[in-house]
Amino acid sequence: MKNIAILGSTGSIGTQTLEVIKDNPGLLRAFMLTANANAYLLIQQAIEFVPEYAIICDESKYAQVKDALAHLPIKVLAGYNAIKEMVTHADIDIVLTAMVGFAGLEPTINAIKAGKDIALANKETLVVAGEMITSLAKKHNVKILPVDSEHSAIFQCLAGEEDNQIEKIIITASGGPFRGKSTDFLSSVTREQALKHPNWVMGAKITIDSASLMNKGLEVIEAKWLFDLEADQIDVIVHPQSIIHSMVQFADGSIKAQMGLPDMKLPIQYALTYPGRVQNNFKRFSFVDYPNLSFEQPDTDTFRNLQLAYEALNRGGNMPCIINAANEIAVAAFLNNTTGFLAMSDIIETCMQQIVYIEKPSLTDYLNTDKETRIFAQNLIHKTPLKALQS
Ligand SMILES: NC(=O)C1=CN([C@@H]2O[C@H](COP(=O)(O)OP(=O)(O)OC[C@H]3O[C@@H](n4cnc5c(N)ncnc54)[C@H](OP(=O)(O)O)[C@@H]3O)[C@@H](O)[C@H]2O)C=CC1
Ligand SMILES: CC(=O)[C@@H](O)[C@H](O)COP(=O)(O)O
Ligand SMILES: [Mn+2]
Repeated sequence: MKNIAILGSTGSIGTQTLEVIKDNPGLLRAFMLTANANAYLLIQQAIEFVPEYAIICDESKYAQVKDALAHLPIKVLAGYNAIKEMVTHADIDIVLTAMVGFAGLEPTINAIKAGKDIALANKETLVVAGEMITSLAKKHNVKILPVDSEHSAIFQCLAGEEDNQIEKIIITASGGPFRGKSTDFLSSVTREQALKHPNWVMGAKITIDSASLMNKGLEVIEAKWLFDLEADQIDVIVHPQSIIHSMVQFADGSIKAQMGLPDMKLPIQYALTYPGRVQNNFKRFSFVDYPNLSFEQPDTDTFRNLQLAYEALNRGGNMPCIINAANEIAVAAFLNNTTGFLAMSDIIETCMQQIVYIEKPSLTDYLNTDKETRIFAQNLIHKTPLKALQS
């Protein structure tokens, strides 16, 4: 039996992880559930799964959760620090990081230092501090098991290929809801349009990232650290059907692909049961239902974020941390209707130019860079009227 701590159990990945756990009662147990502010769902989940710990970040919701679970043998805690501390609990086997954004970084570092294997959905952790996380994982003999569908695909393609050289990987991108659209069209798109992903149902932040191709940029950086690659070994190809989840090309030119219907439960389950594969009743893919799998080059002139992410990867240091923080602020502003879709790339680019570059950042440097960039990006948004940002 593996004890799983789910950081962000109330989100898209978190709820699907609980479905996987429910399907594998003798194998997996929800040991710890955490939410940011959704007390109602956290309470429902805790009543159903009876974890050892239920943690709510928002301290004002503590009494509500505590009272609702008083009749059950569940320890209820509140605050971000409680999450950071409790991920080190001796009985946890795997920490599944399904929190969104930079907030995933510190709990993941603490979990690795405590020797916990990480099922990593929170790609921002590796984007911000990939070098630090991967070297810590090595030092503490911890596995980083990818949950992100593309990285799980690559990880699955690499099973049994440990002695073989990777020539390159090919990460697939759906292209998002605005694939093929012009800059002119993008200048007036709304949050509602951007939130309509063609293939996946996900949290709001990653859905906007998919629409702007920033998700692919973050995934390129995530792949660099997970698979120890150079930037020029990482290609992106648009594949609108999201059936091939990604590919690996080996030294002899042979390409392996991992395929399946777009359903995150499969990569979640693979990470939690790794190295085993466990039977399930997920819907199966049929080739005859998809006679036209297609591929095209990403349009990086229109969707500039992918190019900005490659640039950040090549510059290294705290630059990926800068683009991550700028992007988090830009996406939140777009979701609040206080900035336009195209302005998100302008905000990121300006932050890349203006925030102090640090070649070899420490954890404190990352925390400071994140804070500084957020303030700077927020000011940019306040200073610029929405109309100007949309033009
Ligand atoms: N959704 C998907 O299919 C995929 C997601 N990912 C990655 O997985 C991560 C989670 O994505 P997704 O599930 O879509 O996101 P959601 O927004 O659906 O869920 C986020 C979860 O994190 C919690 N949370 C949010 N902010 C904080 C915070 N500051 N501190 C503590 N907890 C917080 C939320 O709690 P509350 O509900 O209380 O707000 C919720 O439980 C992201 O990094 C994303 O990029 C990767 C691949 C696919
Ligand atoms: C499910 C998953 O892994 C997402 O990251 C997904 O890949 C987003 O789709 P895009 O290819 O549109 O970014
Ligand atoms: Mn992905």
